[in-house]
Amino acid sequence: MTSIEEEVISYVALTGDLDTVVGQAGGITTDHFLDPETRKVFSSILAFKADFGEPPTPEVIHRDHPNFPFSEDSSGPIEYLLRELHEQRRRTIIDLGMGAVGEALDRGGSEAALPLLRMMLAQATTAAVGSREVDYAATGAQRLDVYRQARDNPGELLGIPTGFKFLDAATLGIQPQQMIVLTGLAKSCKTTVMLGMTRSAYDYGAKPLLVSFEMPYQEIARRLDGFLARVNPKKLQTGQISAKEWRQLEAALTDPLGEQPYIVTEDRAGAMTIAGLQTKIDQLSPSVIFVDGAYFLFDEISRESQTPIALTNISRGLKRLALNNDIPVVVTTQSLSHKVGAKGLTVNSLGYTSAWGQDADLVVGMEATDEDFIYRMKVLASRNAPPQEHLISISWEPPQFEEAEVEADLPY
Ligand SMILES: Nc1ncnc2c1ncn2[C@@H]1O[C@H](COP(=O)(O)OP(=O)(O)OP(=O)(O)O)[C@@H](O)[C@H]1O
Repeated sequence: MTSIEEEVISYVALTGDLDTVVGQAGGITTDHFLDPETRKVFSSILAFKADFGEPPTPEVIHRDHPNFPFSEDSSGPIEYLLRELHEQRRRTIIDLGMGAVGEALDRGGSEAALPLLRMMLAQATTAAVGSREVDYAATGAQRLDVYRQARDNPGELLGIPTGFKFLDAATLGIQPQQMIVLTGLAKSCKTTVMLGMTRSAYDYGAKPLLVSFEMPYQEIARRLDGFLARVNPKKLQTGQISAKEWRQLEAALTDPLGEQPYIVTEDRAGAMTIAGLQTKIDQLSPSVIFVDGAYFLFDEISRESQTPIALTNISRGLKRLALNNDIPVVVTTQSLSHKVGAKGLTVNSLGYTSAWGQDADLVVGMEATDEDFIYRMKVLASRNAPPQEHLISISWEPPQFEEAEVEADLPY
C-alpha cells in the first residue's frame, strides 16, 4: 500500500501540477514529508523545478529513485491528500512536543515545562490547515485576475445555485467557506427549501452530503421523489396514486439521478458533533454539506446541547468546518416565536445566541403568510447583500416551487 506522502509525489509527477501542492492553497514544504525516503524525492522535485521551471516526469524521478513506488490510484482528491499531510505533521509536532513537555515537567517542574508547552502550541497552530498566511502587498496581480474575470462576466454565479432565482441574484450562489443559515418558525418549510437547495446543488454537479436531525431518510427520499416526479409525496406513502402519476414516478426514478453520489447519512449518532461531521467530510468528501436541524447538534466543549453556550460553540464550529474544508455549509435551525415581533422574522428571532447571525455569511428566513402555500423568503442578514424579501409559493399538488418575478438582473 502506498502512503499519503507517496500519493502526493505520484500526483505531482503524473499531472505535472506542483503549484496546487506547494502554492498558497497547498502550503506543503519538505517538512511535511516525515519519511526520509519520500522527503528526499520531494526535495529533488523542488530542485528540478527550480532548475528547469517544471516538475520532473515519472521517468526522471524513476531514474534517480528507482525504488519509488508510483501509484495511479489515489485514496482521495489532492485536497484530501494535502489535508492529511498537514494533519500528519501537526500530530507529529504535538506528539514529540508532549513527550518533551512531560520530561521537562518531571525534571524541572511546571517552570521548565511551560516554555516548551508554549513552543509546541505555537508550532502546532502555525502548522494548522487554514493558518496559511497571504502576503497582501505582493499579490495584487492575482486579485486583479479575479476582478477581471468578474468584470468580463458580470453577474456570473460564483458558487452553487440555490434553485431560487431571488437568492441567487442576491448572493451569486453558495460559495466555498460560507455558512448559510436557513431559519423560521416550526413548519415554515425550512426543510422543504433546503431539500430544494440540495437538488439544485446536485443538478449543478456538486456532491451533497445531507445530515437531517429532523426527518428519517424515507421521508426525505419521499419528499425529494415527490418534487422530482411532481407527485404529492403524501400519495407515495398512502399509495393513492393515479396511473399518470405512476408513469411520472417511473420515468423519474428508473435511472440513476446523475453521475455523482448524493449522500444522506443515517448515522445521526456519528454526525452529532462538529468532530463527527468533520469525520463524515473526511470519509465522504462532499462538495457541500447540509445539516437539517443544526440546533440538535451536541457541543463537545460544554458537553451540552440546545443551551446558549452549546449553540454558540456549534455555530462557531460549523463556520470553522466551512473554512477548514473549503466547502459551503448550509444548515437549518428554528427561530423562536416569542422573538418574532411586529417586523416579523428578523435575525434576532434565532434566539438563545447571537452567534448564528455573526458567523453566518447569509441568514435566510422562511415565514408563512396569511395566504396558504405562500411564504415570504427573507434575506435577514448577508455579508454581501442588503436585507430584502420575496414571495415564494410552495405547493404540493403537484409539488413545486414558484417565485414572484425577480426584478434584478439575473446571472442566467
Ligand atoms: N405532502 C404535503 N402536502 C401538503 N402540505 C405538506 C406536505 N408535506 C409537508 N407539508 C407542509 O409543509 C410544511 C412543513 O414543511 P417542512 O417540514 O419543510 O417545514 P420545517 O420548517 O422544516 O418544519 P420543522 O418545524 O419540522 O423543522 C407544513 O406546513 C406541512 O403542512
